[in-house]
Amino acid sequence: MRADIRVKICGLRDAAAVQAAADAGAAYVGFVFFPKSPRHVEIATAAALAKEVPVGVAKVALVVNADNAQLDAITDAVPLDMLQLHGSETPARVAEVKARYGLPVMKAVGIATAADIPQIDRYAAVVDQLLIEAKPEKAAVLPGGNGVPFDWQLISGRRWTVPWMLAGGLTIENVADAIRQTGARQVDLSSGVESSPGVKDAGLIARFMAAARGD
Ligand SMILES: O=C(O)c1ccccc1NCC(=O)[C@H](O)[C@H](O)COP(=O)(O)O
Repeated sequence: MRADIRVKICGLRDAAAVQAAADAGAAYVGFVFFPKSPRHVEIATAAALAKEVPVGVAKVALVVNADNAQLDAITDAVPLDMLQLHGSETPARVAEVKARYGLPVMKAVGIATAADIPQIDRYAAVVDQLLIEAKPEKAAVLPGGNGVPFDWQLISGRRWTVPWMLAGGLTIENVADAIRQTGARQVDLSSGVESSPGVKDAGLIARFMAAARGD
């Protein structure tokens, strides 16, 4: 049993999905602000959805290389608990965002080979949390949410000074193995609980949570 595992369900676009994630016990819900994504939500939609999120479930805004104007618009309208930076933001930009918005910041770091591991340490110094996830192929349209795992052995036994989440291609079938190999205490996923791109499935969410906890 892993009853204390914390799960973030990312890319929620409607009230039913928010309800399903909360009912299943998700610790975080994510709203994607990236127009090329099938999971993109308008700011007004996210503001309405945020009101449906129960107290105790953290609301995370995911942005990709957002400028201050985009972040101002999001943070003015949507009550948030965390910002997730999922582009090529530098450590200096991460620190600037953290100071300007006064919100905890999580930085996604993409891993494909052992050569990517030092990037994790580089960001650990400036973030509140790390999202350690699969590095997208050069041809990928999206910088995340591609449903592709990375080689978990690359981070097996490693620890960082800040909390971190494992992401990238997690599914009902592989999440227990991913947790066992990496020692992750938090996991994040999107496509593994979708019936089609951008459409979350309440049954898959519930089954994923059970698989993550080892029920
Ligand atoms: O999900 C998206 O569409 C997306 C778009 C742009 C940047 C990041 C995106 N998702 C990032 C996430 O937080 C996902 O949960 C994470 O990459 C894992 O996704 P998946 O492999 O689909 O579980």
